[in-house]
Amino acid sequence: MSERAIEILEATRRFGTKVAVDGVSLSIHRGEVYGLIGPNGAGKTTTFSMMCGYLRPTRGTVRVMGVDPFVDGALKGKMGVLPQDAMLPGGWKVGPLLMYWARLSGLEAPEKEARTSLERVGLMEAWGVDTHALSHGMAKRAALAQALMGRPPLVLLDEPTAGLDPRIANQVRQVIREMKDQHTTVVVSSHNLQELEQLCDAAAILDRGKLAQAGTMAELTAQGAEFRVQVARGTVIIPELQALPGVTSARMEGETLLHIRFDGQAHRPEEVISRVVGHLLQTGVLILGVSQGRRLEERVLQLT
Ligand SMILES: Nc1ncnc2c1ncn2[C@@H]1O[C@H](COP(=O)(O)OP(=O)(O)OP(=O)(O)O)[C@@H](O)[C@H]1O
Repeated sequence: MSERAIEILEATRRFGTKVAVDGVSLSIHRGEVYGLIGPNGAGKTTTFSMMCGYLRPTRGTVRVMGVDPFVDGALKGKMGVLPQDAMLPGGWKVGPLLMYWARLSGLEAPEKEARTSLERVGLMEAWGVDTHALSHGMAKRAALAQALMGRPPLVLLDEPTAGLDPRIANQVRQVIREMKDQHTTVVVSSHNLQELEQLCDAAAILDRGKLAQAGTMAELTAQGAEFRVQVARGTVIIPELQALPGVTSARMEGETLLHIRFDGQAHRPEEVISRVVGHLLQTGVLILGVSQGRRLEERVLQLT
């Protein structure tokens, strides 16, 4: 069995003359929570649709759970999908609709699956409610419940928390964490970078159809190679810090934030942080805090 849940190789997708995704390669390990990041129009939903087997790449290959996603039925029982702006059909009550979908998916106990999934997303009260009478947040959770039925080993969620109130969004994040604990592979596309930073093991940053960067969250946030020191009082002597072993650059960001980069291959972060903090204290500088790496948001804002 392939260790990769998803493998995309040199995938390009055109819509007429528009190149929505341009030569993107990425691979997602089984059991990982993986983020798809990028500004509007970056190609996230197109990439997502290729992973689901909804859209064929114009060029390149996509393999999902070791199979070709474009072969009919190849992914049956292996994948759950929450599409962007999922619309529920009218004329149904939520519970019976989920049971109908469970039956279509060939699940053995449709009612039990439907009830369990609705419970997981905290929406049992909607069992007998008309789909048209649901609020946006409720409809989204009902669609999420559909994606979770049968506990597929791979779940793809396109903007699962967009438009949800903070409490419900938190509940959805909790569902994603539970899936991770059960070794489900989860792919999440979101504009909420703080959320992705908390949830994901790894991510791909797309920009204008191309892959800008892919890697573990630690790599994307450079956690191994830089940190910041919040200075409360005192004079920071930059040349002395630059001369410390392992430090490759030291500079002030504004009046009170000292930014240090170091050689993360040869030196462990705790060594360099202790050395820099020790030096600052010896020279009479008082410190408020130390934070490692950069925010994912900073990395994405660096896209030109
Ligand atoms: N069916 C289509 N026909 C024509 N162009 C399309 C189609 N689908 C997507 N595009 C274009 O491809 C590009 C990538 O779109 P996509 O929806 O994948 O981006 P996205 O990163 O998901 O954006 P957003 O964050 O706004 O949802 C955009 O320029 C979009 O206009």
